[in-house]
Amino acid sequence: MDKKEDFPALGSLEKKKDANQQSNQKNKKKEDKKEDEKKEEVNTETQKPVEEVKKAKLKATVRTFVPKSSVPKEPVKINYYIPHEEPTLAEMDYFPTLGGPAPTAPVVSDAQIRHSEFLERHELFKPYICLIPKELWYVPQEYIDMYGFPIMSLLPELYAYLWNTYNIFFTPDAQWQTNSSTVMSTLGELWTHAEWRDRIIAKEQKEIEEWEREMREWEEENLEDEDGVSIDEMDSYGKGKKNKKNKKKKKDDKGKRPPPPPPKSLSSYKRFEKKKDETVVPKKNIGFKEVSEITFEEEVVEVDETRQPSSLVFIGHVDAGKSTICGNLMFMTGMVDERTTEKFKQEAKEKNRDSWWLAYVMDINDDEKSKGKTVEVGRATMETPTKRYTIFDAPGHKNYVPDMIMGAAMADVAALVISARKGEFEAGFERDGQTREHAQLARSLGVSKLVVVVNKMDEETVQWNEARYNDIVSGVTPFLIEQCGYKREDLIFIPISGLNGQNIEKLTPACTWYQGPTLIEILDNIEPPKRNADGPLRVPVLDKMKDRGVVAFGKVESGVIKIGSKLAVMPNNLKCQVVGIYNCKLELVRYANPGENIQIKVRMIDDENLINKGDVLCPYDNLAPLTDLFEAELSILELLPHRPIITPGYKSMMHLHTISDEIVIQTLAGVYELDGSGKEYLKKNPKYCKSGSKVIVKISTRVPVCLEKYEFIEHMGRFTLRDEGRTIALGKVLRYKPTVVKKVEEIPSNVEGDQAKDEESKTASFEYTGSETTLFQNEKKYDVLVYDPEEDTIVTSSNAAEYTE
Ligand SMILES: Nc1nc2c(ncn2[C@@H]2O[C@H](COP(=O)(O)OP(=O)(O)OP(=O)(O)O)[C@@H](O)[C@H]2O)c(=O)[nH]1
Repeated sequence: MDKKEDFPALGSLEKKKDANQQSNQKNKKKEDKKEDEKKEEVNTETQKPVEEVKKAKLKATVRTFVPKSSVPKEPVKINYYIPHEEPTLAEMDYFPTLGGPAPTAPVVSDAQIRHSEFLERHELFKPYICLIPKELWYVPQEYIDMYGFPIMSLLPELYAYLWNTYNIFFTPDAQWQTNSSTVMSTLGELWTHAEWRDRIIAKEQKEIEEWEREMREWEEENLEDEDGVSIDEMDSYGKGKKNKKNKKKKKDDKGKRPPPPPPKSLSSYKRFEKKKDETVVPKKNIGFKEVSEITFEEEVVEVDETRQPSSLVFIGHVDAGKSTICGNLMFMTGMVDERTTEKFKQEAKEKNRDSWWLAYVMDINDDEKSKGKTVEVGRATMETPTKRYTIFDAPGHKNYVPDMIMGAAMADVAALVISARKGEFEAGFERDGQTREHAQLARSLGVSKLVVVVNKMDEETVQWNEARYNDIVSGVTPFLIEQCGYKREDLIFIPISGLNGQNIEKLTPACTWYQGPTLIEILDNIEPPKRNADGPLRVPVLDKMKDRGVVAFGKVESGVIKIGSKLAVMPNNLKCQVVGIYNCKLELVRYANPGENIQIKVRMIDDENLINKGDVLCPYDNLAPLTDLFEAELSILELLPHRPIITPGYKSMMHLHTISDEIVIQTLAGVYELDGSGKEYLKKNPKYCKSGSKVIVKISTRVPVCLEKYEFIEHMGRFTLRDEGRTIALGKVLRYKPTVVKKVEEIPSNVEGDQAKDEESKTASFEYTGSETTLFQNEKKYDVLVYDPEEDTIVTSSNAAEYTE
């Protein structure tokens, strides 16, 4: 068989291959000869059938493409997945199956893109979109025998080409090897694509013929004239009643049977097409209502689309004046009325703390707390002509850093409050002062813009002294840029007096040397980070309460949440439906855009303890990924003096969106180092890492957690590690090993009320694989996750394979 004729795409491969071939030609010839001789001997000795000898020869031919001398330094991973069943010709177009750099670039189909997006999202592999034309695939018979269905693979020529050019190859058990004997064993028994194709064509042809025959029979039975005589019978009509009677009897026996279903080869292609619709109209009936069936207890308010939502957190050392500034902001923007102001003033006076009345404004949520709302961070709202702010007043004391982290996790913009008062700035900026830690944490939690508010400028020891202000600015700037990672242009400085309200709304004549914008102007001018309204809905839960139904608090990180949205609470995969959305002013609205801090009232969950901080609300048919093992880039800050290095097994607390839990660093995959010319490179498998280094690590969590890749949804892919109350590292999730969630079984639509709930609680439980301690003892024991294109989900995990290269 002439391969070039059969597989035109090989032409270009052949050319490139020639160079390699020539250099090794002599050796190869010798080898071939030896190999052939060997095979001949075996043949005469064992009297093996000619077929087997042929295959052995093919093996030998393949070997000639593999240079024995070159052992690749770093094998490159080619990725593939296993088709769910024997593909038809039509389906073959749908299987990207193999990815990898290839010299030819055929058209990539929508389905291939969809699949690769799916695979990437679920971290099955980083897809090199399939550039390999299907003519270059083959199916090894041994795979068919082993799995009972074929696994598509590469033609040996392409295999050899990839090996020669890119040092790429793979083996049947999905472990990537670096020696040529493994390649040889993989190539083993093989079918060419043409043989494979012929076989399928013959099989499908047979199926279609069979179906056509059945169809003809069925039509004969059903196509009758008005007298109940079939078309075929027309010829013999009138020749004798017996015939007609017999025919009638036959028809009665069979009844009206349905037409025979078309063979898979005709329907399978359509099956993929149909899938698109199915994702829009969920087929499961698990107790969701139509939106029109949802009734409201309060008046629904139109969503304010004229003002951008913005979340602002005030951070900084204890007593820097955060609450006072927040209070004054609320007061100045008219959020607190006269009566309330008087009340707070009176209260502060009674406690002999006159100057604290503004700070009391932030305790406005006190009575909410008594109702059961337990958001530890002070929360308020304020409006300017262009923005709607949710303000978080984070506690400054170091014992409350986890609460501060919660506040910062919800915020887009942070205002770092620094007291200019003599001694206070210095105390806050010391090693253990919260100015440093808060600034670092805010950065790691996704706050990219930092307004540095130099407060208490009115104070006796300062008196609007420009030199003092400049000292503070030049003191903190290098730290913020070098150690926290802010860019110079993301830092905005302003001198104010939170107590007197100077420079907050209007510039004060007491400070003629500052002519920049006021604090409110600065805040209004900050562009909120871009969030993806078209992305999958993700709302990390900050808190919950029961108020005539279960209510969850959270910020929409991606997507749009609507009344009627059918959700799942992950990781428990509990189904629920949105019946109320309350904006930051606690008004009932129909929907909330990404970036909004909201309260979500749900039905179908009656016990508020089933929703917890750290859970994620997501569409029930597009679940947030769940994992207990992920790979991350860590920027190590300063490690503890008595634990000065990180090695595998290092335990610490992780803060990721609203999750706080213990993690273990399982492996150090690489550390970034500088080479002689000052260029950064990744040194693989370091034994340990120190303060100040940037490393790639694998991290395991105690229980599966919901997260996203940093590049997919930033706010759900960045985290902080803390040890003994000190922040030791900032991290970004690069990829994760998905944990398989059990599919929710269908509840029959006729099951109603309590029975439906019982059914739901039975079926809503989740199940995950992994988490076994053995997982980490042998790195190669990670599960292979198999993608089911029919369900658009990962259906099982089996076999052994590494998930990272
Ligand atoms: N002179 C002067 N005093 C201020 C100013 N801002 C705040 N204070 C005082 O500083 C003290 C602490 O203020 P808070 O607003 O409670 O400080 P905080 O940062 O919220 O404190 P924590 O919440 O405990 O971290 C209070 O006595 C305030 O009156 C200011 O601009 N000038």
